[in-house]
Amino acid sequence: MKVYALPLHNRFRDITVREGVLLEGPAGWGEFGPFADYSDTESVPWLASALEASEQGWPAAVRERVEVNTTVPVVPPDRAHALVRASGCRTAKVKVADKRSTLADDCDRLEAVRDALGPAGAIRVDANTAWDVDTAVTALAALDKAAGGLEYAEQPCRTIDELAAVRRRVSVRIAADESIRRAEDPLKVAVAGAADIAVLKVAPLGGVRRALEVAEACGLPCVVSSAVETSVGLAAGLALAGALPQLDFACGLGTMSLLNGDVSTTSLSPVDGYLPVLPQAPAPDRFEEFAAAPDVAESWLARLDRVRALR
Ligand SMILES: O=C(O)CCC(=O)C1=CC=C[C@@H](O)[C@@H]1C(=O)O
Ligand SMILES: [Mg+2]
Repeated sequence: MKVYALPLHNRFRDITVREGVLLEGPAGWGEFGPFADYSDTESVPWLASALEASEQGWPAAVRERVEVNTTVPVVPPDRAHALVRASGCRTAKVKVADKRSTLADDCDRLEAVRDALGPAGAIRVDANTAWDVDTAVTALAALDKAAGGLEYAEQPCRTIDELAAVRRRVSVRIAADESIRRAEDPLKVAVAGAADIAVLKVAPLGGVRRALEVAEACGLPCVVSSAVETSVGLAAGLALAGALPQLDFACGLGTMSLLNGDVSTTSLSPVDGYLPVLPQAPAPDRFEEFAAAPDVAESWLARLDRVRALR
């Protein structure tokens, strides 16, 4: 087992360093990297996903490559413009409603992203549950205008009822993310008519096979999104995107651009907006450069043992 610590270029999801555990088994490598705010119980599916990759392998893919979006953190407009231009992607997902930025800042960032993408590009936003219903309705009108049209808005509010209420009042499609990956019942959001799109993250859902079951049962168009893993974990997201019968949107798997390095020389950075679907994760042959400090490694291995005991 290898514990890595990889710096990010910019703060994202309140972290500046991404950490996790790489596990090797007969089927290859898997990644266990639940975010710090995931309890041991909530981390069980993350371990199941890592073990599916390392012990079992993934189901067969139905496509060889996946179109991906680039992901724009809370950065100034000029930085956002440069990131999108450098990505080669035709779709960008922009983080908004962060406590460090105002609605005006978010609009400025979206205008810069539109300028970088051009009129044919697609722009989506992610508010990560930040708004109440009225604030979401007001903000989405402004952001839709600033972006020159939004493809969708991800998790504008926290609860399913709030998502449904916003969806009734705005023309922008609503995508559910936290309402799926942190839900007791990931299907509830679809049943409630609270979303147009389901965002699937393979690790918190328990692996590719479990995520495919959720996709089939929820009956919504799906977007696979990463948990900002290294290329080891990202390969599992690509395996899910590769195996979905239908894939109508670019996937949020372009997140290597957020990390300042990778544990593998086979680094999954998009080329012309696409990533390959790999039969198994790349080996972490660059791990030593990003080995976590002994105290960090010890803490992760203790967490892994606690989560293993809950399985
Ligand atoms: O979907 C993407 O474009 C990239 C992944 C991404 O946005 C996220 C990854 C992990 C947690 C969150 O910060 C965020 C999300 O909410 O989707
Ligand atoms: Mg999200």
